[in-house]
Amino acid sequence: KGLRGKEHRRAPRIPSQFSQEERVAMKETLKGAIQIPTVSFSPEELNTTALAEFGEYIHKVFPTVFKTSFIRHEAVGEYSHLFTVQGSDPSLQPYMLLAHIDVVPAPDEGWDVPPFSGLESDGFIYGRGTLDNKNSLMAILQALELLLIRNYIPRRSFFIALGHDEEVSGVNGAQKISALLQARGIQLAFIVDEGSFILDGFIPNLQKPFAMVSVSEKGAINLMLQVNMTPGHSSAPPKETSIGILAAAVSRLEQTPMPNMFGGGPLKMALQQLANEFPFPANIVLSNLWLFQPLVSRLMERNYITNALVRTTTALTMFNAGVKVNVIPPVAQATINFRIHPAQTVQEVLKLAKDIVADDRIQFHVLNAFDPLPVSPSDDQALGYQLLRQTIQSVFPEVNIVAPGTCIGNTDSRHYTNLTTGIYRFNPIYLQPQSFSSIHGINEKISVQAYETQVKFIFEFIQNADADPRPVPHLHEL
Ligand SMILES: CCCCCCCC/C=C\CCCCCCCC(=O)N[C@@H](CC(N)=O)C(=O)O
Ligand SMILES: [Zn+2]
Ligand SMILES: [Zn+2]
Repeated sequence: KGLRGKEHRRAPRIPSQFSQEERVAMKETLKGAIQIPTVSFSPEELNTTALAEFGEYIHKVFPTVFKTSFIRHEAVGEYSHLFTVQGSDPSLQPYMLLAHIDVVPAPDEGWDVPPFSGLESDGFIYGRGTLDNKNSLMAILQALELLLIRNYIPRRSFFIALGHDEEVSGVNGAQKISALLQARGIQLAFIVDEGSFILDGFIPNLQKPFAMVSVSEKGAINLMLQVNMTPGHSSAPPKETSIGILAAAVSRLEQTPMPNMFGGGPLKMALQQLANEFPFPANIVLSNLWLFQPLVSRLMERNYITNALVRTTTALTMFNAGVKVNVIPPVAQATINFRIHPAQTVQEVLKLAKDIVADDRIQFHVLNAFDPLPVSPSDDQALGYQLLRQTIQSVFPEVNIVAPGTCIGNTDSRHYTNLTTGIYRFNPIYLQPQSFSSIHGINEKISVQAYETQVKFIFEFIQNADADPRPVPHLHEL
């Protein structure tokens, strides 16, 4: 099973061992990246000063990457970066590694240390971007820098694309890089981006962590609902106001969840793969989903994270109305963020939402929307998936299961479906529910050891992508 082929490599393998000096330097370099507040507030409001500074910073801390003759660097959309690493064997199809420079805002409140301090405490580096996603960005460039210093010459060409506006759509970064590569006629073997982790403690009764490689991601709709009513004096209010009508409508949406779509796709596959990791009777239940599917789908709804995997979610995120305390407001607006389950489409969700609202006075404005992303292959012949599996196996030998999944958030990789059918979202990091809450939340942090392991992972991954295909045994066969 696995990728079959001749077992011979062209270049000697470079061990993924780093000196004490290199290890200190790599964590200090990450801290420096965290200290640059590359915050995206909205598509129109980015911290461009910080983004420009970040460009200068990576030049300074990764000098070998920038001076190597077979690496071309281009700035795209002003602040995004595209690196083309020309491999020595043009017969091998290139791949691409993605990460993003921007971060979501982080007000100081609630943090143990200021969010842009990059302070180290108890073996952890704190700060916005330590998990999302400067860790990946810095680890990719750091691993490449270290390989180049060791005179490594890649066989397979690859690209590194670093978007600057991922948190607010990716239209000026990832989308432009994608168009540029398409204009150059590039087709990629696969892409690796953020979006999933080695999950630890997300499923009750599952003691051991497992690696989830997301092979798809949910779609999304930002829907604005609006009610217009005649304004007037608040001393003689009408029976219903724009605020009352809209509040009732959004409450109906919140109280009426979209249907549970458990039953197909990556999640069912993952649970079946995980079945034997559970104690009795969960192992029997998960091995016999043909019988227990209704029970499992109900259990998945109990927790807000697993609930997000089985249905289109409805999140009320903005509500605006009113201009003065004694004026009946003419307009009320609310925005709802739907994340669409892979088994549904934008049109289906809009129809369901209209039926739930069931009020002609409410106008629907779709601000932006896209369908769920196609499911990338995860079979024995899927190069990107198998390379990830092989590298997980060698860097995290204690992890028994690598399973395909669906990313509940969105990533820059969604802009690259024109270049490849193999899009994999995976961060080589252990994630617990508490660290999941810190992403876009407070006290986001990464352990120094986890960051070093991420560098090691990419250092090995690049070399694995250059090795001749070789059989990859299934982990449970070991
Ligand atoms: C049986 C399996 C249990 C699985 C539990 C799932 C735990 C979830 C783990 C990881 C999900 C982390 C998602 C991170 C990627 C999100 C990236 C992001 O923040 N994107 C933004 C901006 C955008 N590009 O649209 C977003 O709003 O989604
Ligand atoms: Zn991210
Ligand atoms: Zn994010």
